[in-house]
Amino acid sequence: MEREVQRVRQAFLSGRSRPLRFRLQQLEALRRMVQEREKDILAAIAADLCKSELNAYSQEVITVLGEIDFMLENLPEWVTAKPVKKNLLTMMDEAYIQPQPLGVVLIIGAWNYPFVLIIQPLIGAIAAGNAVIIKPSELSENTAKIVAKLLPQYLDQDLYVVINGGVEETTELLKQRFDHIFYTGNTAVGKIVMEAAAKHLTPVTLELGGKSPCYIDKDCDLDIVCRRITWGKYMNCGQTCIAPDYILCEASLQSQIVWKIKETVKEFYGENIKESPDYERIINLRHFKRILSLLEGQKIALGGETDEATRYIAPTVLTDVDPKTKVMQEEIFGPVLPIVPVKNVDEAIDFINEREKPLALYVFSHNHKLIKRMIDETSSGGVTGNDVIMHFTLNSFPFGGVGSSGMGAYHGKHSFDTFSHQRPCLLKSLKREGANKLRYPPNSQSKVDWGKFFLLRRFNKEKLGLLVFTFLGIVAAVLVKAGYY
Ligand SMILES: NC(=O)c1ccc[n+]([C@@H]2O[C@H](COP(=O)([O-])OP(=O)(O)OC[C@H]3O[C@@H](n4cnc5c(N)ncnc54)[C@H](O)[C@@H]3O)[C@@H](O)[C@H]2O)c1
Ligand SMILES: CCCCCCCCCCCCCCCCCC=O
Repeated sequence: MEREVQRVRQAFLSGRSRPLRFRLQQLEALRRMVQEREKDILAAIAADLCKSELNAYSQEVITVLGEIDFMLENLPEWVTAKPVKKNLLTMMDEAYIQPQPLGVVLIIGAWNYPFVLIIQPLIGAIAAGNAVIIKPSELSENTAKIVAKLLPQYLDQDLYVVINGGVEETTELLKQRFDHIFYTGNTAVGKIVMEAAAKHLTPVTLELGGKSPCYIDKDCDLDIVCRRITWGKYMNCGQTCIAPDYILCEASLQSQIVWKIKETVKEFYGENIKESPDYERIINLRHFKRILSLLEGQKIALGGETDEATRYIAPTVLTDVDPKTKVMQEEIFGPVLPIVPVKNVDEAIDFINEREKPLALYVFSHNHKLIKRMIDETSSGGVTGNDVIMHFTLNSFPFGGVGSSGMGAYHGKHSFDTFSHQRPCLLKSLKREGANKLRYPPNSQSKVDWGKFFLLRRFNKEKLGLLVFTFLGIVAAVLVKAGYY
């Protein structure tokens, strides 16, 4: 493992990942890989999650292709140095911020969207000029294998390396020194990753999970609300980090919500859900059993049917759920939707704020002010009003959690920034030493006063030009008076 990381570091130190032209070439090669090997990639995702290839394409491949195009279009502008505002003491100097690669980045992926969750951060890391080691999830083994097979056929083999394995291999990898670790997965392992990173003072991005609430106001169109929630909750069999985890609403709305979700489930998946190509299965038996245990003692208003042999769990809704029960204590990550009655929006806001900060928050209402209030008075990684999931699709948004749902963010320019160091560069001349003498010892009250004038006074733009001209004259006069010349 150590030798492999060293090999990638040597490749980074060769400097070839840095030029813009190289980064663009690699991103184009990655796009070619996705386009030319689309069938293999879709087949692997489909095998891992019992997912139709059409769904694999629209949930994972579209995002990846969109992200690559966005990078190719904007990268030339992002890599350029950006001049910054100067103060009176640096007025004659060159001052700019130069984004630079961090070095060797480790990307650890999760199984639930096994392709996009490793390739989207990879796009950002390449765009920022880094070398990358990718560790896909061992639970989505088909995707892990195809990525390990294809990437070396299209990308620089020393700079971008896939290492497959489970806990043992990841633990070994985490002992190595990286310049950034980008982890997607559950919060408990997030803590392990952060602890390992701390040994080398390596910065981390943690894309974690949590229970994302969904508040339904009585002033809304329940047909549309329930269609959107049904789509986001049961997509990928509920195994989506930003799926609405539970509903908060007035008790009187529950029966209508259940009825409308039931109708929508029929519309989406037909009378026999097991036969639907659009309904996936639970990733493994451990998760299947974990989700079943969340149903114990609950009032099942819809669904509840299961089949262990195929790890099938029907789209399920629970009503009158007690917040103290197990289903409300952990992220569900399955097709089970509890409804927790609350009296009003105030109680919903309190309910959300009494718990860990979620990765996503959803609020449905015709009342725009209520939506704004919910946003202002709560915290979450991201928010969508009157829909679910869709904020993920906008690459101008930073995607990430807050508090226990994660730290740092990515997508689009945010990925580029995550994998870059914003290096401040100040280039002075060896001339004009007279003005610089003001800051050298011995200090004096008049020097401090001039320092305050140059650094603390605020000038409007019109006066600034005039001041710059007078600046050098004044400094010269002061220095003459102080006996420097
Ligand atoms: N914020 C996001 O973008 C996002 C996206 C997807 C999933 N998630 C969250 O991830 C969770 C589901 O993923 P998961 O954790 O089951 O995925 P997982 O089991 O695939 O684990 C994630 C990664 O951690 C590694 N890992 C597991 N145990 C480890 C250990 N002890 N030490 C070191 N590495 C270890 C795995 O090898 C894997 O690569 C949910 O909480 C979900 O909300 C978040
Ligand atoms: C028929 C084509 C429709 C086009 C696609 C519509 C948008 C699809 C959005 C899918 C988003 C997938 C969410 C992935 C979340 C991954 C992170 C958490 O697990």
